Amino acid sequence: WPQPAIKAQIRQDSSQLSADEYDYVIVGGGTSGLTVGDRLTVDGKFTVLVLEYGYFDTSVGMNPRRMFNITSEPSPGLNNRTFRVGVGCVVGGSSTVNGQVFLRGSKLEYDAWKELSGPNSTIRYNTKYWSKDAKIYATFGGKPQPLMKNLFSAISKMPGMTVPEDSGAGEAGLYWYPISQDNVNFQRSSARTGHWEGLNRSNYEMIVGAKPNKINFDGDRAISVQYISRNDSSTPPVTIKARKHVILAAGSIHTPQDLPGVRSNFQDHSYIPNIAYSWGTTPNGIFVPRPWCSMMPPNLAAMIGMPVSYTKELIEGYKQQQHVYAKLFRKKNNLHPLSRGTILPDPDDIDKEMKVDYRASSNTLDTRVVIEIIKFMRRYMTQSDLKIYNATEMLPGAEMQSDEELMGWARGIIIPSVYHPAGTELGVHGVRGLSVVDASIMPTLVGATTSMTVYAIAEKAAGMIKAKTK
Ligand SMILES: Cc1cc2nc3c(=O)[nH]c(=O)nc-3n(C[C@H](O)[C@H](O)[C@H](O)COP(=O)(O)OP(=O)(O)OC[C@H]3O[C@@H](n4cnc5c(N)ncnc54)[C@H](O)[C@@H]3O)c2cc1C
Repeated sequence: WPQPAIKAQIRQDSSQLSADEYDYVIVGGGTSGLTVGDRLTVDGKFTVLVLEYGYFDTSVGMNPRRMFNITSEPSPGLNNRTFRVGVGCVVGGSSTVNGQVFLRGSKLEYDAWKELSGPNSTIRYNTKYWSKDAKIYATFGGKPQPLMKNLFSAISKMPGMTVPEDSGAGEAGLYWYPISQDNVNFQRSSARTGHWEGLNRSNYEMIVGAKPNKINFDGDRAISVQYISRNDSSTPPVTIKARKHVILAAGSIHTPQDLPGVRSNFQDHSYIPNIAYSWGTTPNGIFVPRPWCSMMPPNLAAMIGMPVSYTKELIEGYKQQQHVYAKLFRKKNNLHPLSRGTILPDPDDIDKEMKVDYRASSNTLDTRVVIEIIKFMRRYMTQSDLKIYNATEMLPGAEMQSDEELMGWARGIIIPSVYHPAGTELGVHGVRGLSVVDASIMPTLVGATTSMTVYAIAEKAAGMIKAKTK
């Protein structure tokens, strides 16, 4: 684990830039942007400038100066509640503020995209799934609480549950998951630590506090990016030429600001913050729900409830996704929201923050899945090996039995985002010299946390861009 030495080239304003023309210009210095920037500069042949809206900040956690300040549109499917939209606004992006749960999606999910276009002896894992020369590290967070063994064992015996040998095996089910940190100092491993710090490359520069507001084209080819200072709109706009390629990596919420085509197909994972039980007999240990479990599939057909802004073509695309979901749901992986939202600019002021409309639970099937999860928890707490602890259900409460009662309760409590915004129409068709490399390109959200998939997308994208622009 190399000690971070901050040698990469951070610039505070345009007067410090070494040129006004680079081979590649990357908009967004987050998870995907820094991964691609690192890969494009490694052999010293090409120059890269990253335009990052946030600042360099090594503090920890989701403090406000490292986060965008966005409130969602009201969600009619969730009693018109509004929500804070969590997105990192800092060098390293969301990988520096995220929860570090480090999971890949399943093989089936990645195959579906093609169709659409400190170890502990309790923890089972297999190193064959993990690369030894990666720049982003994964390790287990520490010794599991004794009770965790019981919880794991009890849930693994639930009907239909599968237990892959490793979270990296690409299979749905129950497994111990690692977190994104190194296994020597147990420090967060992020795009900043892995793909920026410690790189001593004069061909890799970043300007912070930059607000890109225009991509310029020569015919159908992207040739430059214009930006202004984030804090001082009185300074004149600066235009940076991209000799080879412009790369958009501002994340699912902000890449759409630059590309109208990617404002639809918006998805995130919803969750219920608290299903609560009180133990009758207190087990020896503390309840810390650590293992990840992709829940059982109710085998349901989907209904359409799409945003009014969606064109016929977008609805057609969604129908294709439904065919894919129909297959996935039969194969034990149901962390796939069917509701679709939008990310649209403020109609009165394009420079204002984007309007984030989750439209969570607008497709009733998403709420029905939540109800299945409540029922699963009931069986788990009262019928599995845990039944000896005589748990009493506190939330939603045993008096709520009918699906309608549970649905009403769930609509008042579901949070529409577990910070996994994704989705786009892959809409850069007919344009040359421009690529999107961030979480927005996932056509359907993986049934897992998203950072590992974003790193993978960025690695693949860097290879493709290199090959294309040789
Ligand atoms: C609070 C939180 C918790 C999470 N928990 C987990 C977890 O436990 N496990 C997991 O795997 N994933 C988690 N995620 C999700 C995961 O971190 C993201 O999916 C992933 O990091 C997104 O990568 P990205 O490159 O698409 O965007 P980001 O990493 O967000 O990068 C986008 C970058 O672009 C910058 N930017 C934005 N707009 C502009 C603009 N107009 N101009 C220039 N720059 C701009 C941003 O400041 C940011 O640096 C979490 C995310 C958050 C926010």
